Amino acid sequence: MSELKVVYFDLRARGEPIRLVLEAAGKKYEDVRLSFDEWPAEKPNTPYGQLPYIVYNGKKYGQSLALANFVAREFGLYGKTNLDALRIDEVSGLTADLVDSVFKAKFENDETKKAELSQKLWDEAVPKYFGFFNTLLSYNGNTGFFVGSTVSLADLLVFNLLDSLIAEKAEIANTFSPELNKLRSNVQKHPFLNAYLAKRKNVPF
Ligand SMILES: N[C@@H](CCC(=O)N[C@@H](CS)C(=O)NCC(=O)O)C(=O)O
Repeated sequence: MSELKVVYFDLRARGEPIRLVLEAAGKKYEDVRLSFDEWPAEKPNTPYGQLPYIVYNGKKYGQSLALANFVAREFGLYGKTNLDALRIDEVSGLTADLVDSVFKAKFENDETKKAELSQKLWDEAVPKYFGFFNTLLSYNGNTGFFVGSTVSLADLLVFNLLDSLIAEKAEIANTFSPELNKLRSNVQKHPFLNAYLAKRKNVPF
């Protein structure tokens, strides 16, 4: 039997898409969450000095997007065709860009720069990327799935991104389009994800 361990901080952020894929696929895994106190001692044991990493059949692998892609491919959440995979990769790239802007604004120490980054994030980047997501969802018949008619990695990445945005600014949920709300509800009503989300620990981001 294969051994699968996901190691990350006790956060959603870059680790949660991997967990969401595994939960959606109904795969058993060990959800290891390191505290910030444990981190300095654990850092040298990671493949690239950062989290998340996974241990799969005794070997360690890193880089969050590569890991999410791998588990999605391995367990059937990467669409059915090469074009589905391309669409998923597009969404993945877009999501990564926006996540990057969220964290840059969140962790900026200079107050003036932080205010500038936050304003650009909420007034420009978020509406622009929501527009991209809405367009892509319309290409798949406004089903609330980016590809096909079941949850894929793309839906889970955007679901997690929307959670991160809500954590920073709850009112942003009022600007979600019907298509984005449909995506959220598709994820929330998936039987395995529904059970996971109901018991998931509430962490800050
Ligand atoms: N490109 C990497 C970035 C990983 C990353 O920035 N990890 C952060 C947590 S989200 C981390 O390990 N920070 C602690 C450190 O760098 O010491 C990935 O996507 O996995």
